[in-house]
This record gives sequence, structure tokens and C-alpha cells, in this order.
Amino acid sequence: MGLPAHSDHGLLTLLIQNDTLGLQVLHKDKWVNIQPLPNSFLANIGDHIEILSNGKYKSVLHRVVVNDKDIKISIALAHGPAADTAVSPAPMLLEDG
Ligand SMILES: O=C(O)CCC(=O)C(=O)O
Ligand SMILES: [Fe+2]
Repeated sequence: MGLPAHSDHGLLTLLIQNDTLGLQVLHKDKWVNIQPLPNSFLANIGDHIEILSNGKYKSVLHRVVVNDKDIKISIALAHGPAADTAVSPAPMLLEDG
């Protein structure tokens, strides 16, 4: 099953996972395995943080690949506005004259 490539919609996703590989991020056009760290949360920046930081903090493209031998367990805790929340364009500064 796994998860197709995507970026996370909201502000931040916290991930708790077992020690099975599977989560990958796209880095310099290559999929890179993320080694789970024991007893830790993985924090993933979402689209809204990228927008609110004017691109300083990137909402990275990631995916999950699985196989039929290893059991992959992960719990994702998404934080941010509802998925159907519209993001308004930044207000424009108008100059006089
Ligand atoms: O289950 C995972 O390892 C990743 C989950 C994920 O990317 C998500 O819920 O957005
Ligand atoms: Fe995700």
C-alpha cells in the first residue's frame, strides 16, 4: 500500500514510527530513506509553514514505500487548518502616485 508522493497540507505533521524503513523524502531529485530514530517524533513542515515563511522553510515532498516482509507502523498527527481552508493571497502594498 504505502503512500504516494505528497507534501503535507497544514502547518506541521508529527510522526511516530517503528524502526522499519519506508519514509522517503525527495532531495536533489532523488528519493532518500529516512532512518527512524527510536523514541522520537519526526516533525515534517507543511505547506502552510512554507507559505507563511515565504519559502524559507520547505514543505518537502515525501512518500512511503512498503514491502510484504517488514511491518511498518506509523502514526501521523497533523496540525493546521482544515484541509478545505482557503489561503488568501498576501495583501499588496500600494504606493501613492
Ligand atoms: O506514515 C508515514 O510514514 C508518513 C505519513 C504521511 O506522510 C502523512 O500522513 O502525511
Ligand atoms: Fe505526509
